[in-house]
Amino acid sequence: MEIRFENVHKYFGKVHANKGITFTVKAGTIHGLIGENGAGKSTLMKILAGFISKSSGKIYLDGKEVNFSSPAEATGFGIGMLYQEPCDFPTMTVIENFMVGVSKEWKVDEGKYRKILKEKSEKLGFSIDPDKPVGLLTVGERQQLEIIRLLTLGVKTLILDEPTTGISKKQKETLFNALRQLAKEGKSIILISHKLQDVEVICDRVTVLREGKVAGEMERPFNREKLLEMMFGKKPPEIKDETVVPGETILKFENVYAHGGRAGLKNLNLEIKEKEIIGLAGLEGSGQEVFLRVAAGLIRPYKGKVRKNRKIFRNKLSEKVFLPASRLEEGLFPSLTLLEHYALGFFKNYFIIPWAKAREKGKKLIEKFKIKGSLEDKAASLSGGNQQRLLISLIKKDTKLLLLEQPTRGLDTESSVWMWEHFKEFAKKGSAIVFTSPELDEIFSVATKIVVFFNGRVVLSKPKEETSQEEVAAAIAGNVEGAEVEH
Ligand SMILES: Nc1ncnc2c1ncn2[C@@H]1O[C@H](COP(=O)(O)OP(=O)(O)OP(=O)(O)O)[C@@H](O)[C@H]1O
Repeated sequence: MEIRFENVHKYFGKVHANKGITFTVKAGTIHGLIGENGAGKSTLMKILAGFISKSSGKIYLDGKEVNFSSPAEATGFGIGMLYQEPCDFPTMTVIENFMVGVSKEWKVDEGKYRKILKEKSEKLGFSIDPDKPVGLLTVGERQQLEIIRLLTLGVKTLILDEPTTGISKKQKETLFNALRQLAKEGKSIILISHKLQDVEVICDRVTVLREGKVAGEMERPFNREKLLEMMFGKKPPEIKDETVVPGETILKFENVYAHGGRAGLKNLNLEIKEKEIIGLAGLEGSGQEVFLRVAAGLIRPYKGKVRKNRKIFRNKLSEKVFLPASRLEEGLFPSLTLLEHYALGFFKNYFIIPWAKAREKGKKLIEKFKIKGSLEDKAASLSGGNQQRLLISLIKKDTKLLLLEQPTRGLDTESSVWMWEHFKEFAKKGSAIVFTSPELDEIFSVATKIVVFFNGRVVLSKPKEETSQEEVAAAIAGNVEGAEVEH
């Protein structure tokens, strides 16, 4: 299916998110849509998928003009969009979710849908257990289920938003093979991504958006320098690597066991020291998420001790902060404005909120953190990257321990570099940072110490200089001594 955007504009009140976008996605190709945070990529794709309507301009499918007023209508025309966080019913099984998603009959023939699911999975090289609750699937498996659901609904154009974030290397390979196969069958794939490596590997053509406009297009073979220039206007700076000497221990885990996630936490012994930036590696659900929540005080261990350095944690209010991966659900209040976030974040202990002060503080922070949005905007209306900036701008300067879950998820290269420079300031002043990331490259570029989780346990814990990407990758896969020992 060929898709053509012609002079598409979209306004959200005063925000001009798409400014006359024109380009074509050819049938049977994988087309990359790239650009920095807030460039207008998601907006354009949400218009195509019928979630929001354009302000003006035209969209043609195989030469015919279309105008969708709902996602269901777009799906009827063969357009389906896959989200970073797929929406499904976590307690229901895979097959139940699948049937709810695709069947239109009153009386559903389960056998028929099991067969469809099995055939489509096998064809694309996916492996999903139909009887597993969806809540227990990995991000990659959920994604596979969603792709099969959309294909079963007859989708001919598949839009994927950051599909390689949070999935394993093997799942990425499986996904890319499936996408190649679908393109070969004549389906069009549109891929929103910040990862140029992925785009270079999989896309036939790329359109770069910048500040709501098409900044350029390129076919393979891609020239990375030129793509970066189109995205940012200049090459983004690289993260500088510095050696640090850790200070005092601020938090000490002694034989800690906790429930949560798939694997829980088993016999954890770890010290978090001042100035350390600890990168937690591991497949999703291997215990690192539980560890962050135990450190944040959100999950109580059922065995073992977490000792705080009382000398350091004198000021209870700003001792630690936890930034969850699901920003909008756990981190922000979607329907509150930026001003309300700043008022709550910095002035909640006042008897009456000093709104003028909150406004002044908010204005400064929006400028400092380069948030594309105003004090009156609701958090939900910000782009993913700008929601992250808002969360970061709410961290108080004297925070001693920063617990960050996938802090650069969905951020473009420039924003990631900028963000790490900002976090490193905290570490330089003596705070400790513990973060998770599905990207080994990121862990190796910023962490001072690397801790690998496998099946709820720490299987490797070393200063960065003493380990290698190969060793960490092997540990992630469980190829280390003691990885399978149960206590
Ligand atoms: N519902 C909305 N209400 C108001 N403004 C919005 C809304 N959705 C998006 N915007 C604004 O439109 C602009 C483009 O956002 P969009 O989400 O399309 O960017 P993006 O390129 O997908 O960014 P990211 O990579 O950060 O996800 C941003 O300035 C954003 O704040």
